[in-house]
Amino acid sequence: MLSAQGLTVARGGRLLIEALDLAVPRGGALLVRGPNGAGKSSLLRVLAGLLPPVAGAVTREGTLAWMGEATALDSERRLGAALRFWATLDRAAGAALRVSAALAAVGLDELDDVPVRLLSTGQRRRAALARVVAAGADLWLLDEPASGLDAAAVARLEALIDGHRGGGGAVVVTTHQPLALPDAATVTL
Ligand SMILES: Nc1ncnc2c1ncn2[C@@H]1O[C@H](COP(=O)(O)OP(=O)(O)OP(=O)(O)O)[C@@H](O)[C@H]1O
Repeated sequence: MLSAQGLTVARGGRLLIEALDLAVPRGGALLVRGPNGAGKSSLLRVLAGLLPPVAGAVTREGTLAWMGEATALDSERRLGAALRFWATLDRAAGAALRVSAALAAVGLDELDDVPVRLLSTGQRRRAALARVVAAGADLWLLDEPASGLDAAAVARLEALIDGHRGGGGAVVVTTHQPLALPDAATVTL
């Protein structure tokens, strides 16, 4: 579903990644690890097509959902409405149902009516994950999705990724924390 050959990535004139090859098949997962500043987020941006590599090429199949550092939801809207806005843009049919299911999957269903700006740090992270889930995309690119999550939320994240892979989806995850993703490949920068 995703592959890259000979990826060389630089940022601000500094070489971060040199001649990296990777492949993530349907049902696959790739964990990207490395210390602060190693280039994990930059690699994810290159894989998403948001940042051009210095050399090499990325090939993607299917639709893409991106979870970056920002929650990427309108802070003044209520959580459910903010999610439905994006879910409708992603795919109008069944958007409300997809959002309800996604909120339940991240354990935020009771906060549907709460403005996004009032969510706690971990709840915002879960809301961003709900946005990815509700998009119904094939390939998930998740930048530090476990950051700020409590143990129960990390377990939900792992289960969501499992379910996505089980349905033929694929995922690339940057993380500093241990994440139980069976048979995941790892790239350490
Ligand atoms: N827009 C930019 N312009 C110039 N340099 C940048 C830019 N964005 C990031 N960098 C630099 O690129 C390097 C890699 O950053 P990146 O965010 O990819 O690292 P990371 O591995 O995700 O780090 P962390 O674990 O702290 O999230 C850092 O040295 C950072 O300062």
